[in-house]
Amino acid sequence: MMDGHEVTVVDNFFTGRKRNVEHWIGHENFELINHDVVEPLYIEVDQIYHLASPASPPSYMYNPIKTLKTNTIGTLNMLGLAKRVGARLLLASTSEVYGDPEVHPQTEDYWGHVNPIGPRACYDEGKRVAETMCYAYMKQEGVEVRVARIFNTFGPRMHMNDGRVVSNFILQARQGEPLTVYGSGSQTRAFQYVSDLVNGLVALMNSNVSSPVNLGNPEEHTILEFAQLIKNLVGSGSEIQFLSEAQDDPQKRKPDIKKAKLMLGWEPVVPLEEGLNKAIHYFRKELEYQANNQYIPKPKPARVKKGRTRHS
Ligand SMILES: O=c1ccn([C@@H]2O[C@H](COP(=O)(O)OP(=O)(O)O[C@H]3OC[C@@H](O)[C@H](O)[C@H]3O)[C@@H](O)[C@H]2O)c(=O)[nH]1
Repeated sequence: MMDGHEVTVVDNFFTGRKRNVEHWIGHENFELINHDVVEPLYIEVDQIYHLASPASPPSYMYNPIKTLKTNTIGTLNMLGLAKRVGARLLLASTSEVYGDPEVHPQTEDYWGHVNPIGPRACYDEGKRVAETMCYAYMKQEGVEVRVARIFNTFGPRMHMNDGRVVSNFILQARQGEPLTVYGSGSQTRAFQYVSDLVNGLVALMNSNVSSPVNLGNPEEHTILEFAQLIKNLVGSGSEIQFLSEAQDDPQKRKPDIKKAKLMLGWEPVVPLEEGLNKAIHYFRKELEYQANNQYIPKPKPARVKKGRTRHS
């Protein structure tokens, strides 16, 4: 919008929130449509960022059929829209297409190691078939596609109850509750800050790279190290609590970003601690907001008719 583009946001608010975009409402380049991409959409656009789908494991596992519909029928609808209006479509794919990887770090030419009938399959396989659909539309119908494989991302405007590790640990640390580590905590992840991802998505959309590109920050940590880091940054005395391992949890994950560097001139620039401090600040404000804005119904005053005294 700041570059002069007209932006239409389409959301069914399953995991999104109006509050995340309310500061744009009224801007002449902004429009918000309450719509589920599982239903067809008829609008005129030049570029489609197809970001729809719950992304947090608890959210996408909550209703696996809906997750599958969003990633399959939703993607078909968006590709159909792209074909009809001649738009370019960018698919938000995921590092989860690599499953529990046997190649480390993960390069784009790795085919992945996914359990097709496990609890994560609705998302992993949903995104894999979404990629397949993009390339079928490209080959058969000439639709221009871009595929971003997004690695773990965090930042302000994440939902506090999102259920992913960053929001869980920050909330737990702030509230003095134990930080819940699933399994031994030796599994690794590499976290990128949201503004780096947004820059990568825009660079990819406007590039001529139609094959998949990893977008992530390659700085890798174990989840246990990550718990300690957040505890220290929050200044919290919370304990660390080990819970049972999540089924099919990828044990190692780190993007190889050579392709993005070479072909998009992109790499993440926000250091992990700086990004985490921004997220911690946001969650502190969110907790204050919640405390001040909870709707507590006021008791109705008794209606007393004038001129008459009530006796019990
Ligand atoms: O409270 C928690 C939450 C999570 N974890 C662990 O922390 C690691 C990261 O878990 P998250 O839920 O944040 O995210 P995951 O890496 O499992 O999945 C994510 O992958 C990349 C994206 O496509 C998605 O955002 C999401 O599916 C996992 O090993 C998980 O078991 C904890 O130890 N404690």
